Amino acid sequence: MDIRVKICGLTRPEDVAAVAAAGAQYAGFVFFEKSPRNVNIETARALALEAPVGLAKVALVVDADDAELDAIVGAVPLDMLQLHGHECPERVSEVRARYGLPVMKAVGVADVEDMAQIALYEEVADQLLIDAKPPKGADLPGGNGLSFDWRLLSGRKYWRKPWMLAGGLTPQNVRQAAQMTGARQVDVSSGVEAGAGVKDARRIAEFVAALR
Ligand SMILES: O=C(O)c1ccccc1NCC(=O)[C@H](O)[C@H](O)COP(=O)(O)O
Repeated sequence: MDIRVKICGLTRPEDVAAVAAAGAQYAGFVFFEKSPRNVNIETARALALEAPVGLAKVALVVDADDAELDAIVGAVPLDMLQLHGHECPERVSEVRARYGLPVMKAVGVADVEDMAQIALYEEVADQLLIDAKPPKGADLPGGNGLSFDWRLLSGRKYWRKPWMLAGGLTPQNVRQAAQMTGARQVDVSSGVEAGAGVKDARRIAEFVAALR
């Protein structure tokens, strides 16, 4: 299996080292105050500068305005922006044009009705992140360690744009998830943590190894 991996919610230099050593392709930094994985701009910049060439650095924001994005993009060397809020398709286009960075739009899926959103965002985003929809009233729009019914994606091996599967993935289930959905890219946060917001190097290595 040749599947690209994003490890999201890195907060420490040793996390970046573990992600690189495991052979993952993307490192995600969360800018969302309520998250246990939240990093400020200085920390994100320092972490991004630690990343070796070839490890793509992704900034995750939630309904960020231009001022917030200007500050992040101006300080942190990045390869991609991940929009994980209620950004409409027009906003996705605006962000792409303003920063000249590839944009990945997260789409939450719980049932078949949610699939229509994917077609909408495929028109404007460079990549899609197909994630579990957060439970009603959840503090976090992502990173909840919940999966959705992967059968919703089976038979849909390809959209026109590259996409990642996310939501409740672990070293134990990621291989099956990729097989069932046809995902060529996967994203994980909680499933490689030792506790809330604390990444575990062994689990990161196991997660990536499960796909090789
Ligand atoms: O991870 C967070 O804390 C977070 C906070 C706010 C918005 C999005 C967030 N995470 C998004 C991700 O890309 C996660 O990796 C994705 O939802 C999968 O998370 P998990 O189910 O915990 O593996």
